[in-house]
Amino acid sequence: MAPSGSNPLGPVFQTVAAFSRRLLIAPDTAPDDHRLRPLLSLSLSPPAPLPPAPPPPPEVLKQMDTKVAPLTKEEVGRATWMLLHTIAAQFPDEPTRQQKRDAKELMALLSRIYPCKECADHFKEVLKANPVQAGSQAEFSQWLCYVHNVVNRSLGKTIFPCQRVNARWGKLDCPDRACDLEGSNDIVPNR
Ligand SMILES: Cc1cc2nc3c(=O)[nH]c(=O)nc-3n(C[C@H](O)[C@H](O)[C@H](O)COP(=O)(O)OP(=O)(O)OC[C@H]3O[C@@H](n4cnc5c(N)ncnc54)[C@H](O)[C@@H]3O)c2cc1C
Repeated sequence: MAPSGSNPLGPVFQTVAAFSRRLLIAPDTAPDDHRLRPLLSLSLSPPAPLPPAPPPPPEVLKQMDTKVAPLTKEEVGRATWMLLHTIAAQFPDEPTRQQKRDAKELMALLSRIYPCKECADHFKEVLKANPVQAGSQAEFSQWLCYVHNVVNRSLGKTIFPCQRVNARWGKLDCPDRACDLEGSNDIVPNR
């Protein structure tokens, strides 16, 4: 217990003052005091360089080796068909008017900005001869299969059997149908 009349925090202050002195930070020390310079230079010097990073593991190196760009016409085509057939597989059984419009708009946009002019021009002709049918999931995926076959035929590729389109491009593997579009497969009045 501190004697009465003296500051009860006195011992604490004394300990802090002693500690400060040991660190050469006396209360009356000017900022440019020579005793502080080693400490200041310590805090202002640039950080030590990091040690070199270890080499990436072989599986990452293999991925880095694979070509990512520029893509070929074939690669873009495969990726685009994959997206389109997946959109069709996930298309609602009972699409809203907006969803039907979106499907048509998507195809029209593709025929204008597809990143291969010759393909886009050809697809425009394909769409003119085969207007988008998107009244239901089944109708849209069958229509897409048909127009994909039109493109296949023009390129001398094998014709895909459209009765197998659901087996090839099924709905996404999402637990609890979490990937379904909002209100997608409920019977809802057209908006
Ligand atoms: C809109 C569009 C227009 C194109 N136009 C041209 C063009 O004018 N000239 C050109 O050189 N390339 C064009 N391409 C690219 C071309 O269609 C192919 O994508 C590319 O040649 C690669 O072919 P692929 O043999 O790997 O299979 P892709 O035709 O890309 O098909 C990918 C996969 O889809 C499946 N599949 C094939 N046919 C069907 C079908 N009918 N229904 C459902 N699934 C099917 C198969 O499993 C196949 O492996 C176009 C692509 C798109 C998206």
